[in-house]
Amino acid sequence: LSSSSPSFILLSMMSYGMEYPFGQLGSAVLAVDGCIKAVGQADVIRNQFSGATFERIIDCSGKCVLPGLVDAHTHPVWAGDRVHEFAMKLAGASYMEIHQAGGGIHFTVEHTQNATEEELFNTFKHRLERMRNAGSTLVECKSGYGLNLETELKMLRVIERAKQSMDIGISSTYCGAHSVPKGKTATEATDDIINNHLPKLKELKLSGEIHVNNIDVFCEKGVFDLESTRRILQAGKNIGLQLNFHGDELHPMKSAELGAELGARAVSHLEEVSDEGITAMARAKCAAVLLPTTAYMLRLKQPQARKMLDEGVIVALGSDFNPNAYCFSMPMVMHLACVNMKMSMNEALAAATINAAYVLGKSDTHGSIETGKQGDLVIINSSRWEHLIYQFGGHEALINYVIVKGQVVYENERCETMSSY
Ligand SMILES: N=CN[C@@H](CCC(=O)O)C(=O)O
Ligand SMILES: [Zn+2]
Repeated sequence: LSSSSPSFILLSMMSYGMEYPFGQLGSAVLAVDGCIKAVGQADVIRNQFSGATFERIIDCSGKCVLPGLVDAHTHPVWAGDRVHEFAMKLAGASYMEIHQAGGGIHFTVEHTQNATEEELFNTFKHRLERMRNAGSTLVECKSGYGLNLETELKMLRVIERAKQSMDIGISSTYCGAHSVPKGKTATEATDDIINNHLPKLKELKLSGEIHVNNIDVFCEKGVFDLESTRRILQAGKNIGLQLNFHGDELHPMKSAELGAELGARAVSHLEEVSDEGITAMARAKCAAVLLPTTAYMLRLKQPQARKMLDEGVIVALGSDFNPNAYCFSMPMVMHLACVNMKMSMNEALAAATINAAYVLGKSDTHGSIETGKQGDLVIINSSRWEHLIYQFGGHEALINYVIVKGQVVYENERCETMSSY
């Protein structure tokens, strides 16, 4: 340590879980390289760093420090909202009825194809800021409202630009198989993806222009069937992408079984998963990404979170932010998971941090407060961390600081006064 160079942020904090091993009062030290330099009992840390100069000291007495939240499933790049469809759904139209009539994803695709890259970036940036202010420090972001190669690449460039310039972590997902484009059959669309889209992604990765992390397919009756899904995912795996796809949402498709067979990192939705699918996912360590906003919004049956947890499936959570389910907030997602899916608050927090990091292949560096991991933290203005879940929609007044890579990226000055009401 050099006492002349202020290199650290020191957090004096309360524990965030009953299991916290250091007693009641702890401290964390974040280094300039963005990593957690030390975490532990406050007096031990004080002795260890007695000669150090800190760039900033945040007194967290009376507050809780939690790991930054990880959102494992979002569709945040698009133009054209669908508030009119929300009204149609409230009046009784189903998601698939709207989709088959040319609305839904098709509506968003048309608007996204017509939008400029700059327009898409500006709205995306704003959405990421709202996610970050709600505590998300690492977010999975999908393409999928382009469908044709040109617009899919436009979306992926927008995501890449945010990766380079925004103070929030991003894991990017190519989702060109989000819907079958108008004028094509599913087989034609599958061939186009395998023969044209994926080779282009490989080329752009090699040239360093776009680094995509994951590949996704909407495996659903009337969209991509199991065989097309298998072909696309296998081709994605062959170019080094992690498999992470939509399955068993509206109809049982045996998507979970396919995910386990192909070594997928995760399958999302799973409202209609089979018992065999749950067993296969547990065995293959293929995570379930549950999306409580979608089941709520579309009044679907709830995925069997309890059965998955009891059988040892790694359960993660995502906001599924998209024009159908317009929710940025992982604290609200955790609340819905607890109430509607019967998860405990501890399970919901693990699902929105370390397990979601696992889904993105980042649990070695993200998702918990441990020495050597990235310094991504959320500080709330309450001495009990459970308030972040309990106060439904209350996170705006509760979240005091969001820290990404050891830097304060959001500071909520109104927090102190507001949270006492
Ligand atoms: N189900 C497919 N994809 C999205 C919805 C996308 C949309 O309707 O625009 C989802 O995960 O909920
Ligand atoms: Zn989705």
